[in-house]
Amino acid sequence: MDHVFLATAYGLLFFLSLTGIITFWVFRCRKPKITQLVSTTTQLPSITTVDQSASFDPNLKFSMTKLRAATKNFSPEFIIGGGSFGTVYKAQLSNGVTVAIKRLNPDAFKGFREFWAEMVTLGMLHHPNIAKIFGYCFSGSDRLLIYEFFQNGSLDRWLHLEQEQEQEQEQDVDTLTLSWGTRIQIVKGVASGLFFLHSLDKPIAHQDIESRIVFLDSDFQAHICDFGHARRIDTSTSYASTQSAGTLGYCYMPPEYKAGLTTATLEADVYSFGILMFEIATGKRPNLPTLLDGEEVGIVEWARKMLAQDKHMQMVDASILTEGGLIEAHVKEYFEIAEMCTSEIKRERPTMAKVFRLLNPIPM
Ligand SMILES: Nc1ncnc2c1ncn2[C@@H]1O[C@H](COP(=O)(O)OP(=O)(O)OP(=O)(O)O)[C@@H](O)[C@H]1O
Repeated sequence: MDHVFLATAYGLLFFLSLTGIITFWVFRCRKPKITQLVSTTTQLPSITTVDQSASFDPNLKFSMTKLRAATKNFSPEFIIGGGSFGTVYKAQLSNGVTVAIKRLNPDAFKGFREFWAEMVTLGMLHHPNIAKIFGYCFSGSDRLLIYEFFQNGSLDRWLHLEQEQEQEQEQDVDTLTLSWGTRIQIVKGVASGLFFLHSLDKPIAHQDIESRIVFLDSDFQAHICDFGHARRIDTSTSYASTQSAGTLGYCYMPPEYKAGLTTATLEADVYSFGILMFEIATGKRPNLPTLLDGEEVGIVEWARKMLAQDKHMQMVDASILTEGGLIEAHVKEYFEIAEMCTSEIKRERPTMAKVFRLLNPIPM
């Protein structure tokens, strides 16, 4: 009898241990959930998970159901724009916060890379001139990124589109013109955001600096968006270990990229920033040639020749020249900084720390 009892007890013990070991391994080997993936690989701060959604802001919670409700099931009336990766909707959350929802195309392979890159980079960064990402949502093939909403939209619209439309309609252009002071404020904001990115322990090259990715809030403060192509720079080599996506608009692209360099560098951001400075102050589209002495030239060549002839005041956007009160010394200083940033030689370009310092004395 004792033998029977002992055999049963050992059998039960063996069975329970085996079940325990199997259960342990099944759980250990299961694919990590999205939320685990995010928190273990990027150590994002205070992520609250709701199903397959996450919020980087403890005060905001998202779910696909809530976002569908806020956009009446992504009705066209909520669309505010579209890019190569998807459609952007404006929505008001139940707590009153207005957000921009980027719904990535389900079939865009690049969209998935962009989704992760953008989320993990932006989710960790906190700076007044870097756009906030509030969170994300997954549902089947639906991928949503939730950003703070910028009332005044993108800078390129203010510099080019709105004015062109107004001119076509022969309306009062002045109402849509950015003043010199506002332009300086925008330039300083972008410089501050880039300086922040470049001075992190592991610096980040944004890789896509242009007027299209600068968004303006209700006070015309600049916010850098679109981190889909951003790369961490290896400080020992001064470039990113992964290849640059090479997606910069051609006119913002430094000469070394045009010559075939494919690694992301901070100097490339500085070059693009210099082009942006020219664009902001002159109102010229950097992708269009300018006629100079009967010859069509690019924006950098045009600017260099004009500056060499001390024609800096003639470079300023005609719509702000009428403002009056523009101080010539400041205009000159401004263009000289832009010229330094767009140096053909990479190592001659200033760091963003220096650019930020040089811009400081120019009043807004
Ligand atoms: N946070 C935001 N606040 C206000 N409007 C926005 C916001 N994000 C996007 N938009 C609007 O949606 C448009 C499209 O933005 P999106 O970033 O998807 O595309 P893009 O940058 O123009 O193109 P691509 O995705 O090809 O780089 C913008 O031009 C802007 O009008």
